[in-house]
Amino acid sequence: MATTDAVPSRRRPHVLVIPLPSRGHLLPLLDFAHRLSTCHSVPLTVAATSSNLPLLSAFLASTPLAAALPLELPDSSAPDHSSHLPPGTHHALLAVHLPRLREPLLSWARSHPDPPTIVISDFFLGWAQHLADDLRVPWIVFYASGAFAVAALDHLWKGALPLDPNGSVVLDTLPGSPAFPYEHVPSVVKKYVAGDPDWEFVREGFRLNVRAWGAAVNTFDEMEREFLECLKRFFGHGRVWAVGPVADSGCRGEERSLEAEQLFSWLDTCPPRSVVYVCFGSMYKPPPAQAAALGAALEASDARFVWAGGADVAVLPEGLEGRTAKRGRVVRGWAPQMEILRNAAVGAFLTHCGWNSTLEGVAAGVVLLAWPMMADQFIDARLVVDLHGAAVRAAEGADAVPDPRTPWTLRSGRT
Ligand SMILES: O=c1ccn([C@@H]2O[C@H](COP(=O)(O)OP(=O)(O)O[C@H]3O[C@H](CO)[C@@H](O)[C@H](O)[C@H]3O)[C@@H](O)[C@H]2O)c(=O)[nH]1
Repeated sequence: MATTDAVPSRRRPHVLVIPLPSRGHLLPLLDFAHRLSTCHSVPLTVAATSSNLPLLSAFLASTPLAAALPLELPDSSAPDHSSHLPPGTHHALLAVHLPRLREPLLSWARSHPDPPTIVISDFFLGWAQHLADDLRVPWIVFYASGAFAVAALDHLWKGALPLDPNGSVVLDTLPGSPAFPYEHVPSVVKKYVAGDPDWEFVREGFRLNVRAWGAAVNTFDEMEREFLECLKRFFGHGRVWAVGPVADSGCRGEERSLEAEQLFSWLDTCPPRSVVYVCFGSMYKPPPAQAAALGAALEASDARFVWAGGADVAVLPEGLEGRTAKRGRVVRGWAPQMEILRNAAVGAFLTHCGWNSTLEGVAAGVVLLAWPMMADQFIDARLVVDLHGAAVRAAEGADAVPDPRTPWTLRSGRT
């Protein structure tokens, strides 16, 4: 039975959640699962390999009806977290190894007294359709990216690939027929290699997504109404739900470390809206020249700032903290981003426009200073800068090294 034909069953509800083990994908899916479980009293089970179990602890502690299902990949050398991927590898390729969890998942489901009645998976895991078919239950694909980006990806995967690196693309099946230079096309499409088994698997996964019974998109109508309608047209059914922003669900357990306590004490001394928060998401590591330019720009400005290194603190410029101690703070490691954004002292957010950060910044009501780097980020920036006027462009491109003397206004020469 194809998943699109499966209908929700009358058995006791039980949701099987399958995340992509990359924070920008895993966190919003857990936020969504937490809401489902706490608002609708739905029991759920989250599949996770052992190296990802620690990422579930706050979620499990705050979600009474949730359980983790620990699994192991048969090949222990296969990467099962984005930090295990060789440098430069697109995190979509994490998905390549995860279908090996299908058999263990089936065995678990078949021996469970209340087997899953629905499967919800990340949108890089199109193979979940085969699992849902085996279990004869519906499959809902969860999109951690916005509807504009999802529609763009659908358009691009359906078209002729690879794209011409010297050309541009016109997304003429989307509202307004937006055009993007090649450099701004999502990297998952640009990195695709025709005939390469791993990349064909990724492309096939996106094709399977279209056949899911339902689609839950981390967005909201006022932000992306026309693109949500476009997705309904693309998918051929109306089961496309705007379920966001999901990030304030309260299951991330952003416990305050001593460092965080000191940060918030300092923020409390700052005038309202006077601080710029800088963070480029969970994965992007600014190369040294870029980090140095940004550090110099922050030093040269009069702005108060908080710079969170996210995944990699090593890139932050040497000595910056000491030289800007009166008006700047550097966060080593993982920052409590949502709490920082919601602090009254924060007025602007220099962001790479990862979709979670974009939504979190919009929800907090701060001005977004957009510096898209890769992936769907140029599309997200187009949405918030040009379609909503909720952001200004600060810089563009992972290879941009703006002149620190004229911060926030430069673009890379490649656009
Ligand atoms: O120190 C940090 C750094 C990040 N975050 C959180 O981590 C998430 C980061 O997500 P996002 O802003 O989307 O950035 P990425 O981690 O880069 O996300 C990847 O996945 C997203 C969803 O598909 C895409 O939109 C991005 O382009 C892609 O890079 C957000 O919820 C942040 O609040 C923290 O809490 N503390």
